[in-house]
Amino acid sequence: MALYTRVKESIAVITLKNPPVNALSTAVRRGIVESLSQALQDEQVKAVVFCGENNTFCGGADIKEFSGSMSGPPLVPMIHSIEASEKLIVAAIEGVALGGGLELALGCHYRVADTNARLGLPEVTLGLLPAAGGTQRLPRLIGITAALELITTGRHISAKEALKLGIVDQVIEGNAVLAAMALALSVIGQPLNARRLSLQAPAWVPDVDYVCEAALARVKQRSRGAMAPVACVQAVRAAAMLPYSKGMEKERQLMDMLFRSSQARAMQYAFFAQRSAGKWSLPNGAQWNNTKARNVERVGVIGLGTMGQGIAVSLVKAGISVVAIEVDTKQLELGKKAVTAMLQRYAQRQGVSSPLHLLKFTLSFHQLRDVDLVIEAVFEDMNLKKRVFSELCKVLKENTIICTNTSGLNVDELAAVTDRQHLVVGMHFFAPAHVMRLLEVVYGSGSSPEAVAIAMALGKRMQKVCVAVGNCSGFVGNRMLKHYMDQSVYLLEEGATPEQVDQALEEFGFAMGIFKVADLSGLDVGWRVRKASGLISPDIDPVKPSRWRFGRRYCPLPDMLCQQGRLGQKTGHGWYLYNSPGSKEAKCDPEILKFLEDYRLKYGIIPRRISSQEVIERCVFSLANEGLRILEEGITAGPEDIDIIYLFGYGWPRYRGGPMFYAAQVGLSVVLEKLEHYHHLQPDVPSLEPSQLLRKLVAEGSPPIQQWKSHIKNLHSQL
Ligand SMILES: CC(C)(COP(=O)(O)OP(=O)(O)OC[C@H]1O[C@@H](n2cnc3c(N)ncnc32)[C@H](O)[C@@H]1OP(=O)(O)O)[C@@H](O)C(=O)NCCC(=O)NCCSC(=O)/C=C/CCCCCCCCCCCCC(=O)O
Repeated sequence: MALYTRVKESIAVITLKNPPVNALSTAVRRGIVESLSQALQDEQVKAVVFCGENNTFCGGADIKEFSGSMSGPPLVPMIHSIEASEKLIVAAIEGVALGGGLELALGCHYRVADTNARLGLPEVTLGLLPAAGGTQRLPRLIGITAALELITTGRHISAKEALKLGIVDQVIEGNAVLAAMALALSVIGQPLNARRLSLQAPAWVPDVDYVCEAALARVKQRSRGAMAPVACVQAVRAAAMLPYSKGMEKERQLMDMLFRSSQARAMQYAFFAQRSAGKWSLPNGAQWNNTKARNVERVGVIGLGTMGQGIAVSLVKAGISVVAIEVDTKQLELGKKAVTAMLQRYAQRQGVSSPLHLLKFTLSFHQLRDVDLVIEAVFEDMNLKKRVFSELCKVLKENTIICTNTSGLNVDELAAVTDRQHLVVGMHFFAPAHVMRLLEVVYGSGSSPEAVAIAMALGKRMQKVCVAVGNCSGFVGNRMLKHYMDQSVYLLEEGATPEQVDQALEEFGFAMGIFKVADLSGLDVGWRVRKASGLISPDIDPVKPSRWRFGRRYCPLPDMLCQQGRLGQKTGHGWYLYNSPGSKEAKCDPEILKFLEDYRLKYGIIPRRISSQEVIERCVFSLANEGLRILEEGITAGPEDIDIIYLFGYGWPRYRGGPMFYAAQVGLSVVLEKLEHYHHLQPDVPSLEPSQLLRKLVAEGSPPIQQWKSHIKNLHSQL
């Protein structure tokens, strides 16, 4: 709703009230229309100030309403009547003015913002465009180039930047509502037409076509296959080329096309999934709102390799003191140099003072005696990690939390060597740890809810998107990835090339195809894991290695590449060829094509043509099937957690929601049918066997993804 108040003699204040972010729900829009009409009818009122309750102007349209039938006063005419008002209207922006919230403010004649306010038009991140006049008013206010940048990225900007761009008229420290009233009193009586953005001439630039084409190329490269950024460019272009009313028509047409699109639904699902992942819960009933996390101020980081460096940088950026440890002076100096350089670059970019005083580098474990939490980031080797954990227990305070940064080792086995199994959790960061947003917080069978709460809270402070997951081999992300990777190499055996598979995956929307990712990470990473798990052993024929291991289909191609020293980008060749070791541009390698031909000949495989559809079905559905098994086993609390892991850690296209959302969107019965088909063709690939949960969900009529949790609960109670 909206609250109407008369203050001073001549000013009315309309306060948006819809906690927590005063989203423009039906009730709020109704309240605005009624309050505005009241203000316009009251002869004593000469000016109106719009503000939001609890120092929050407005977080935009109510996204929850988008999935229903939209009712109540529409935003466009409502903002129009604000702009057309004969009485002066000022927006007092505190907290946030986002999406429809900023569009409402753009309809006002003046805008005052508090110094801490954040403004933006993030609709593109929800698969939409600012369709309440934002694409037409903003370019008229700040010009095409700046508007294109803001609207196509959805970036939130500070009040200071908004002032510089000309979006707000004043930035004040203190009470924005009082400042808006003061501004109103100082300009009452001045003509308003110059302040009505819809009356301004289109925002002229010398070469609109060139600017828009360049923006189009940028968005297509940045968000391959996404419709909304393209529509945003088209709408802003209309602001430059057409009169306001025609521009609004274009905005509306483009919104009609986006609003019910599968991409918009996926991105709005992702918005809520991200928030739901933060509300973690454990199988024992402990959860985010019934478990207290004590504060962490000092953290030890053990190991300053690539992962340790990134973790230390993220901690310091969050204002946390770090004691960083290495085994010898040389490693310590290397780590120190890298961490220092990253933090100095960060301080320079942000224009903040360097946070280096928060860091201590040492070779001595004794320096860890008063830290609140330790993150071990040594080499991925169980015995080494066990030794580190035992040593830690000798020096740490009795309530210090011990975290292991592992990408898949057994957290329980590690916890067993400590004197505090309840304080041990996994923190699986993704490389580079100071850049990647995802953090899997892995609870073992003995981890206490408090330890999980502390790790989740610490991750959040480090600006990570944290997901609590149970302890199983590879945890969630890597466990699922294994099946996706297996299918991709089987496809090579059967006739595909690395480029063909990658192209299909990139057309699907992945930031990078699987073989490019493997080259980037280094093929030796998986090789080591396969050796450790016994899949590679000395008794395997080196000339014609078996294609079956432990009674299942196995593809030895990646091992054969490693044996040839083709480890990926770092050696200048892997699945692709690179100009030199370390260079990034992947080129098709005729040697690989020949190698694949020889391989097929050697094993008597007759190559066949493989379609992009088959690539997607086999890679993506096997990923989703494993996700369903993970849900079945209770490793995550719900499908949203899995989708968030894939969106933030594995380059899954946001406009496809995540693997679980995608499976639901394609149709669970289709996924079931395809998996049955492929499993029939590959009976020695057990992971293609449709999961029990998939069969159950299909049998129960393929409920929407939001209802899966209750079906999973029933499944557990039947087991
Ligand atoms: C920065 C934030 C605002 C706050 O961040 P933070 O403090 O970290 O808190 P959060 O955890 O993120 O959020 C707290 C809770 O608030 C909920 N929330 C937040 N924003 C919204 C919102 N806009 N709507 C609903 N709910 C919201 C959030 O889920 C949390 O809830 P809970 O505690 O977990 O339960 C941050 O939240 C943020 O960034 N929010 C989103 C801001 C945003 O993206 N705004 C833009 C929204 S879209 C918009 O404004 C569009 C405007 C123009 C649309 C015009 C509509 C016309 C429709 C026409 C359709 C025509 C086609 C019809 C065709 C047909 O019918 O077929």
